[in-house]
Amino acid sequence: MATEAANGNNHVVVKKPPTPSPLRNSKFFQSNLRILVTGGAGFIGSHLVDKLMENEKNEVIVADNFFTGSKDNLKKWIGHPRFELIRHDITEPLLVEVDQIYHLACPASPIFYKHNPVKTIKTNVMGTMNMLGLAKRVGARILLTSTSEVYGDPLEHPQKEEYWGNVNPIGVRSCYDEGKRVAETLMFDYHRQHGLEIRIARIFNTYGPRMNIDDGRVVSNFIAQALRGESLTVQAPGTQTRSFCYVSDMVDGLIRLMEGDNTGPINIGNPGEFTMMELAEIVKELIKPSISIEIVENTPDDPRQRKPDITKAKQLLGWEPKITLRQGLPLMEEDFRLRLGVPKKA
Ligand SMILES: NC(=O)c1ccc[n+]([C@@H]2O[C@H](COP(=O)([O-])OP(=O)(O)OC[C@H]3O[C@@H](n4cnc5c(N)ncnc54)[C@H](O)[C@@H]3O)[C@@H](O)[C@H]2O)c1
Ligand SMILES: O=C(O)[C@H]1O[C@H](OP(=O)(O)OP(=O)(O)OC[C@H]2O[C@@H](n3ccc(=O)[nH]c3=O)[C@H](O)[C@@H]2O)[C@H](O)[C@@H](O)[C@@H]1O
Repeated sequence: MATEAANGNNHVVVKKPPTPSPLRNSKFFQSNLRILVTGGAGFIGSHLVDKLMENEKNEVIVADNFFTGSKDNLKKWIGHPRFELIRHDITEPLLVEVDQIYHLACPASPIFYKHNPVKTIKTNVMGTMNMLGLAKRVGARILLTSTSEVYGDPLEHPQKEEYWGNVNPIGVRSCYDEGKRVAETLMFDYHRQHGLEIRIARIFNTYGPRMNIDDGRVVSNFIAQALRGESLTVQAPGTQTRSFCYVSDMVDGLIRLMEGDNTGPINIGNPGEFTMMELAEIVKELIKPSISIEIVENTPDDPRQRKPDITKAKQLLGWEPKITLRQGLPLMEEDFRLRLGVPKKA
């Protein structure tokens, strides 16, 4: 029975989880575990699929509307007998028999979620309701990839899971920040009211190969700019901080959370904190020392600081990140060089 790690109240859920579908034991299902990954064609999702597919007892289904993801991220699995890809928008219901749901579908880059804020909040609210309804129907355990943005522009630093946040309810980021907060609320309400098995990860800034090259996030922007010989655009003031987790560490944390027995929310991120100016200097040193750095205008409500307290992840999941920023950036540079056709430096 899951125990709630949130806010320190470790009370055991009173209601039993819904009885799994009798189909689960049907002779038609050869694999032992059927896993749905919403948003599996995206950056983190496709790396998660790679890891899940390594286990021959797993059958993976991806549902994705390709708003920001790409089939290209999954090309090695298309046609594989234990893999299925469905073009589906989760704001519409989906009926599939599964045992676990990794619910990642949501545009993550601020540029994309600000491009269509109504669609973003629909995905977070209606999409999460549809996935919770599916989980209840088939008795599946469901994991939500929430975000450090639920802390908003945090007044507590580093951020612990007990911190309720400092979020603008009507700003240009609210479709994402409040959308994810509502998604967390829905997860806990289905858990308390229907006994659903839930897991909530609060993901902090994650980077690595397969990020969209022009999706506007800082690590992908700086690496693409350096490789293209463009100046690095540090958005003012440049002293704002982020903490960057390499994607393989992130995937390991998500799987440990799903397989563990804590509901979360649990912060998953790398506590290595850097200012945007420090990040720019590291990318400059790594890729092109001659490149210039320019300070450009920022966007409203940009959080000034962000660093996860990962005590819970360490204690409850036995997880902590292994790859430092200086180890991870070259791996991402190699991927971007390949995709941009920029040869390795002599
Ligand atoms: N990457 C990060 O730094 C970060 C940080 C915190 C939280 N997260 C969360 O992790 C998840 C994955 O993030 P990512 O960086 O891989 O982003 P991404 O944009 O690469 O992937 C999101 C995927 O969801 C799909 N999608 C979006 N809306 C959909 C809809 N309505 N129906 C079906 N599919 C839809 C997209 O096409 C894409 O494939 C997201 O939920 C995001 O909020 C990411
Ligand atoms: O980790 C998180 O929870 C969040 O991290 C990122 O959100 P954000 O931190 O705003 O990501 P970026 O767009 O990469 O911005 C990070 C910082 O870099 C700055 N930045 C961005 C882009 C750029 O070219 N230059 C630059 O200085 C921004 O102003 C901001 O201060 C992701 O985009 C969110 O999906 C995610 O939920």
